[in-house]
Amino acid sequence: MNNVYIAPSILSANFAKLGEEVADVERGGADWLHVDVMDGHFVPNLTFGPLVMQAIAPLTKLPLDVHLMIENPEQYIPAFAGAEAHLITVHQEACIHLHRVLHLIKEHGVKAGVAINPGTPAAAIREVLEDVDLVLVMTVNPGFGGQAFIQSTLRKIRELKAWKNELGLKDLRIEVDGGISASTAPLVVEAGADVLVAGNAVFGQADRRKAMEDIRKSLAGLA
Ligand SMILES: O=C(CO)[C@H](O)[C@H](O)COP(=O)(O)O
Ligand SMILES: [Fe+2]
Repeated sequence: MNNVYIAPSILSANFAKLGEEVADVERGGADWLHVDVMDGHFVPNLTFGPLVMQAIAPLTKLPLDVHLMIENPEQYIPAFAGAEAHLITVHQEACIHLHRVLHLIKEHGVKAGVAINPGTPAAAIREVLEDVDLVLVMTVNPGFGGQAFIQSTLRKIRELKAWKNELGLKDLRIEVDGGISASTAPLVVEAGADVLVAGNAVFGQADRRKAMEDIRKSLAGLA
């Protein structure tokens, strides 16, 4: 399975040495770097904003995959675009005017993604599939790293994969986030995911290269 990207989430990194942590996963074979932005309103946790991203961006060549778990995300899109985001993902649940917000991201020259929580049906993003570069299926309830994978989300990944094929959206990426490890990666990839966010399963291990290799090995044999 060569076409599957691994995006380590810095939520599980050691924030006191963030530069070294980013360099470690880059050397270890990461494809993207996943940046979890939380506001204490949309989710019950707080992380960091565009200033921290601005500090990370010059230290890495990895594309920055920004996951906004915030209310009113449209207010912050210019700041994250200016902080070298490669892709900005907003939550369907946080956007009244979802279509407008997705196009605002693209107007800033950044790829656009849309995320759904475990309790949100895939149908909630059906009408914007042709407007986005990526859909993000949350496989845990957002807010924290290290939670257990929710099995019922597999159904939604299959549904989105079927719509992707039906609409001929060959470049649309299907990302999963939460509880992804060498045990759950084959399940989500078999269902149709092709970007795997992994926080605890990568940064929680002493040898990050091995952790990512273990995830890739778990996919051997899948078409
Ligand atoms: O968006 C997130 C949480 O809201 C994180 O990206 C996610 O939890 C990754 O952590 P882990 O792989 O440890 O579950
Ligand atoms: Fe995330």
